[in-house]
Amino acid sequence: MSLRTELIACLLVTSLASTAIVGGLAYQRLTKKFNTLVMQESNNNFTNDVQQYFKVYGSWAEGQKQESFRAFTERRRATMRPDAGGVLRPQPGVEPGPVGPAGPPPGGGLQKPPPPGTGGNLNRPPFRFYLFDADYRSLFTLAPYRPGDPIHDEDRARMLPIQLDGKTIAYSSPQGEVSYSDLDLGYLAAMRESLVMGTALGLALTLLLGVFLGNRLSRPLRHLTGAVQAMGEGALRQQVPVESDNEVGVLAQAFNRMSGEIARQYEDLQKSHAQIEAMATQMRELSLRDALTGLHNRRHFDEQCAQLFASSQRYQRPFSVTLCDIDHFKRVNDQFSHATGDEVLRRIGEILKQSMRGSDLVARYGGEEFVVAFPETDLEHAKEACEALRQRVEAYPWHEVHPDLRVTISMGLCSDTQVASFHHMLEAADALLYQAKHGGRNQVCALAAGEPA
Ligand SMILES: Nc1nc2c(ncn2[C@@H]2O[C@H](COP(=O)(O)OP(=O)(O)OP(=O)(O)O)[C@@H](O)[C@H]2O)c(=O)[nH]1
Repeated sequence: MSLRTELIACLLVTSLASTAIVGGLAYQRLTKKFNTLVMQESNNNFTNDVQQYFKVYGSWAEGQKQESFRAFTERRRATMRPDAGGVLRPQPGVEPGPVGPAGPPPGGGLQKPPPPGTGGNLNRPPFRFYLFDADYRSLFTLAPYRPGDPIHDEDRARMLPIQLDGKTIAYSSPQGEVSYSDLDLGYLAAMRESLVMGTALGLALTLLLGVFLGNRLSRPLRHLTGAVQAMGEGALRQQVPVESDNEVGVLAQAFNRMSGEIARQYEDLQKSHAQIEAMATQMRELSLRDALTGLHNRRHFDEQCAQLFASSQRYQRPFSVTLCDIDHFKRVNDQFSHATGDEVLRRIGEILKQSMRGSDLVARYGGEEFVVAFPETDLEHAKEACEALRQRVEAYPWHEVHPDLRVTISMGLCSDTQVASFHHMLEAADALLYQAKHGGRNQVCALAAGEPA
């Protein structure tokens, strides 16, 4: 169930429960109050009737001789008029006087409704009253009493005195449940309808409030949920709208800050990662290079040359390897300085880079020794390349380094791939290099496939 539905359901239940409790209590209390007012009014009317009866006839016994109490009350009511509230009130100066003799009232203390058309609260069904004289003897026939019966002790306490000119002339007490007139029933029905309408209106308002609050609460939460899911899928920089400054708004603001911070830290991390990658690549590259000349080193050459050799063997392609050594390099160091020797090594490296093709593999193999592997190159073409290199070194303007400096190189070249590994080719090239040195240096000695080394 969605949060919004839960909220609406909770509000509706709360509203219904509170309306039922408040409305029920109000209806109960209003009905009780209404009953009390009806009772009081009936009692007042009855008391007035008794007082008037005593006033006109002097005593109950005298009255009974002239006119029944019931006949008297009917006559009296006929002279009354409804006030602004519809209640019958005696008219000043028109209270009824005595009439001829009549028997006792047949219905005991039965208070009959006023004549039709008088309206007001007196127009209700009969309501019975006990009536006792000043000595607590019953004046009516009303169960369990008959006229003249003494009052029971348990009834005495609830009797209300009726006084005339400061003297208690009788005691009375209402009996039975209140029965409502049409007017009363109309009032109560209007009250019930008002309560039902109030409840319905309250529920409708609650429903509207629930939808409004539900939307207000669930919309930012939906935004937050979507943003968190998007973050989980990798889109770390998320911003949700801040629609209020309440707790949800504060949460949205905090989320935006947190998302921005996480995204920033992640970007920094990525930058660092890229930097580390670049440094690692650089270090890997450096580990494969000779620091002095910038050429590849022996380790790299051996790895790459093994692949080139295997490939040439597999596809029966020509492949050559040459070892190249600076002539009398010890003398260069000794005669001109070690720094001059280093400079010579650097410049030989430059000459090698410029002279060889991009596909050739060039490396510094040891102290003053260099090596070149020529893929797809037979002895003839490799020898041409070596010879060109030798001449270039010889012709190089070494006087720029030192006026007396002369540098030459000797080379041993092997193109025999019918051996077990490239190491054997290098050994053969080394042997040829040895030959070149002993043959007077500054020369290329080569060995073709099949020739004895
Ligand atoms: N300046 C310098 N000298 C180096 C370096 N590596 C090796 N050498 C020197 O190169 C010299 C090689 O000398 P030898 O092996 O005797 O050979 P050579 O003097 O070149 O004589 P041949 O090879 O017979 O022509 C040694 O004196 C080494 O100290 C280096 O990186 N820098």
